[in-house]
Amino acid sequence: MKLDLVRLQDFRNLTSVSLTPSPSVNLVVGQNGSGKSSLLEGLHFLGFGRSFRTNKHRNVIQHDKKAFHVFGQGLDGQGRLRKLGVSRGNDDSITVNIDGEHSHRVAALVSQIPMQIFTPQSSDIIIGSPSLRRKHLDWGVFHVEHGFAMASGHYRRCLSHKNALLKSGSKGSGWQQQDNYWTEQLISSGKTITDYRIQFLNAIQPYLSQNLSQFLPEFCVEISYHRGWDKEASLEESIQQKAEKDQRFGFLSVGPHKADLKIKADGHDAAERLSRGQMRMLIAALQLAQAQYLNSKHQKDCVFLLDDVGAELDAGKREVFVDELLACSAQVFVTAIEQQQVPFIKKYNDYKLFHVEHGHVEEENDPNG
Ligand SMILES: Nc1ncnc2c1ncn2[C@@H]1O[C@H](COP(=O)(O)OP(=O)(O)OP(=O)(O)O)[C@@H](O)[C@H]1O
Repeated sequence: MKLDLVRLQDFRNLTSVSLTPSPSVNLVVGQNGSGKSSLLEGLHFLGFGRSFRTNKHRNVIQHDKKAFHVFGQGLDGQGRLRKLGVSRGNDDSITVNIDGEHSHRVAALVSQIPMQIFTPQSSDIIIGSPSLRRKHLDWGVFHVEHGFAMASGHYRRCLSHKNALLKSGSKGSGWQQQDNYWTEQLISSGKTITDYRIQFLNAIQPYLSQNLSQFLPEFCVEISYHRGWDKEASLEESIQQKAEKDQRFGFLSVGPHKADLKIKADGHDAAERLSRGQMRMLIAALQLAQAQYLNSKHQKDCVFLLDDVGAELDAGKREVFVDELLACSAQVFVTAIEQQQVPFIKKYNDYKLFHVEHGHVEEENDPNG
């Protein structure tokens, strides 16, 4: 789904902003501190229900205001007009609005727009903890497999019961029975999650290989999935093998919550082998592969937020990335301090240019004029 109207209210320094974006590229320019990243952050709330800069949503609400509101509308894959909104208050409330219906279910909002964010911090996916890589993979799985959200939610519940039992330490009456029950449930949903993840990774591989040959031709990059338990054993066997140790430490040490993507460049850990810019190109290739797969096999258009794309990516690579995103029908929002950072943008006939100044956003009427 692409956005054709966006409104933000009391969101950081953006008091009241309304814009009608292009379905292809939108360039958002402005001085440091003008509000460019805040605009992307507002859009990010529509795609993820949270910020990409902070976990403290209260910091996002404009100083001295009680709540912020973000609204977006556009046509879905069936050509129906969809209206989405999210508000967060300084009393910790969250309200999601989908086509006029209020709820607190962020997952319902998040499923509407497959959105990706690309920032100078994107290389953290490679150098950071496995949870960042799992999140990255799960984003794509969530948007193509309807059963994934339910299986993940169930797995999380089972894991929390299992860990509570392991932590309790005592093996009083009924302990074993409860442990058997939650372990069985956990194994079942854990297998479902693992199958979905492996299927998805296999499905995007051809797109990924193609992108990598364009973005990082100098390296042989391999991405493989590690399930989170011993290669030679089933999940049941691994849980049994670790039972004593896990009871000592009070948590389950094996399962898909410990899965990881192993990323290698020329046979070595990519985090050690690649420069920052090369890591960002790898992430761009990975994000693009997901968008290409969603578009070609699931008829879903992604929204891409490229914050400060000038940092660490040379001009040629920026252009290829945006070209490829548009080729798979993504809607792109790019921030830059000056238009000259993305000179190639003028070649797209339907691009739009927005100037941000002290929290006000103005569209340039004839950006190619
Ligand atoms: N809760 C808030 N209420 C009001 N203003 C805020 C709030 N949080 C941050 N700001 C201000 O909003 C302004 C815009 O910040 P933003 O990060 O969007 O700027 P930017 O245009 O992306 O800048 P840069 O190019 O330096 O990254 C800053 O001046 C910041 O101090």
